[in-house]
Amino acid sequence: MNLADCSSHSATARLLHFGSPGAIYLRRFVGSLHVGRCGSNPTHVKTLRLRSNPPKTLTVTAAMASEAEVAASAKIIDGKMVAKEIRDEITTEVSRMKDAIGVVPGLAVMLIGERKDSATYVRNKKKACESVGINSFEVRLPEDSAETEVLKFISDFNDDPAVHGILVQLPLPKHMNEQNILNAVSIEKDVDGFHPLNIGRLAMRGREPSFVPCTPKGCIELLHRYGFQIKGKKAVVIGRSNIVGMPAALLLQREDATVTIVHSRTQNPEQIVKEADIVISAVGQPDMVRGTWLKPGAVVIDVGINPVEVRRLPLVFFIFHDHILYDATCPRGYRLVGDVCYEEARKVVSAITPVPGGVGPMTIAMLLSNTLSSAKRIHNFQ
Ligand SMILES: NC(=O)C1=CN([C@@H]2O[C@H](COP(=O)(O)OP(=O)(O)OC[C@H]3O[C@@H](n4cnc5c(N)ncnc54)[C@H](OP(=O)(O)O)[C@@H]3O)[C@@H](O)[C@H]2O)C=CC1
Ligand SMILES: Nc1nc(=O)c2c([nH]1)NC[C@@H]1CN(c3ccc(C(=O)N[C@@H](CCC(=O)O)C(=O)O)cc3)C=[N+]21
Repeated sequence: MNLADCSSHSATARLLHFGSPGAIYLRRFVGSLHVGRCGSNPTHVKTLRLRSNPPKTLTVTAAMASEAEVAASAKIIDGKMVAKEIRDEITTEVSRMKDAIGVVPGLAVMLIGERKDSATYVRNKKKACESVGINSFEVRLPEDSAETEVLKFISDFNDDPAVHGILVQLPLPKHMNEQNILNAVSIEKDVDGFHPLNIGRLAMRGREPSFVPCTPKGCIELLHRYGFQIKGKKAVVIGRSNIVGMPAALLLQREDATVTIVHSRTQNPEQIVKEADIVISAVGQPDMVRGTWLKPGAVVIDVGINPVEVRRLPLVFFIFHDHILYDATCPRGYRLVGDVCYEEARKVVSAITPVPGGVGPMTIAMLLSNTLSSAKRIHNFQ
């Protein structure tokens, strides 16, 4: 039985919630069981082989994965760790700048509406700023605010010398025109890199954008820091959104990869992906990319962040079923998975980013990096 079965998420129906996190309890189970710990670094995915009549209750912690098991699978590209390294570098630079010229970089973040996921991201960005010594300025507006109100705040931030970066959290409420709003951000403070002039420069040879969008930049930074060669490689980007897929493809091309873009109208995507030495997936479909789609030895950067419900089952099911399983590590009632079926992919590829703990933390680290660069450029500080 494989609880990380990518052919369907119905397997999650067997997961039950209780209170205390960090442990998985099994009873009267025979066979091979793959248990992925929710929210954990998947290097710790554990394969258990139990005989019949095992101890009545067995407690397994994720930290028990053996060295041999870890060595048998792909290298884990640890975005969380690299992001921490980058934040440490930024902390040093922020304090050097403050000591030398008395300037502290500042990031303004605007959140319009009440989306819970957006509120969490904005909170995380604020925390990350604090952790490196960057000032953050937050504006929250109700869902039904007028576009002119948003534009007024952007204009004020454009003129504010304490603000070096401006981020308007996406998606915006439906009645707002995203283009108008992104165009209003001064190109010198566009730390998201979403201004059309920045994207245009990214697409042109011999031109340099002021800022590169954070998520694609984070993907490339991971490839660089892990020493994977990009030049001359075949790369496939799955997804062509303005904020991830398209700029990721442009960046790979600037790094001299030969790039193919796969999107929702692409025929035989699996055949195209199978050719790739490097795959960047930014689709938003849980476990869409199967192990069979991937070239052995490929490097996979999984941008997708997809919440998958971990269903709570009625107590009666819990009592009468023979295989009792309890995943106490998903207190939110869902877990996050990528676009790539991690369990299948890790047996085929040479390296892969986990979800969570892969590209997500890098996105925030790149936002801090862009804000620091902006402050340095505005104040001509090397
Ligand atoms: N880790 C991070 O920091 C970030 C993660 N994300 C995550 O990345 C994922 C993508 O985000 P985003 O780019 O904003 O999403 P969008 O919905 O804007 O774009 C999705 C893209 O995927 C393509 N697509 C959809 N279905 C398929 C399919 N079946 N086969 C091939 N291509 C398909 C679409 O094609 P088409 O153009 O034809 O419609 C589109 O280009 C999401 O899970 C999101 O949560 C996003 C931002 C940052
Ligand atoms: N103007 C704008 N800029 C963005 O960069 C932007 C945006 N709007 N709208 C939404 C997307 C999404 N995005 C993420 C950032 C960090 C994580 C992240 O840190 N994820 C953690 C998990 C977080 C969790 O547990 O919920 C991880 O993958 O480990 C995820 C997603 C930025 N986006």
